[in-house]
Amino acid sequence: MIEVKDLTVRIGGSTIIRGISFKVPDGSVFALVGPNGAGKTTTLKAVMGLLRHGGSVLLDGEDLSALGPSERAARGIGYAPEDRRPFPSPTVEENSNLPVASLGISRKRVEEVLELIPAPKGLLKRPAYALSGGQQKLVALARALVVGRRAILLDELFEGLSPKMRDDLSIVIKQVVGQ
Ligand SMILES: Nc1ncnc2c1ncn2[C@@H]1O[C@H](COP(=O)(O)OP(=O)(O)OP(=O)(O)O)[C@@H](O)[C@H]1O
Repeated sequence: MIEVKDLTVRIGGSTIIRGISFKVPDGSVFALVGPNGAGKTTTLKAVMGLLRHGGSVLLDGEDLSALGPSERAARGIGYAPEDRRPFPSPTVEENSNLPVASLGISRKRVEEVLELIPAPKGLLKRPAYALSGGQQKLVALARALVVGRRAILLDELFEGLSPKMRDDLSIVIKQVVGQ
């Protein structure tokens, strides 16, 4: 379970997030909904440790608040940012395998994820820069799923994807959550 307690984020002297709290139990999908500029992306970045924050972020009771993003990733939190594209030069396969070396994740996990997301599998040998925007988004999702064994943070997952792909990915997310 992820528990966010009294989260506060200040950027450049402005308070962007002021004391929000929520819990995301295991096996559930939790959506942050709000108007443009409400602070959804900022909240996800803070939970991932990409922004300094007040309050606390707990994963199964462990306080992660003092940890940076790589340490939170190592604990099994995956993140697909809104604006993140895959690393451009490596192939899709190399992009998907990156966490294997840096976070000690098994290749089996990568293969399982690529089985779930059909599109990147057919593109494995292509350099990531040669993909469409939607395909790049899928590769970023694949990386988030590889890393996110305990929690997955998805920012605007469906943006730029076809209706069919949105439907397919909704099924994938339900499968992953049900595991
Ligand atoms: N680096 C920054 N410096 C200053 N202000 C920022 C910075 N990043 C975000 N903000 C401000 O923080 C607020 C929240 O932004 P955020 O991107 O979290 O909103 P959001 O809910 O994800 O919006 P959207 O739905 O438009 O993507 C906005 O008012 C934005 O202008």
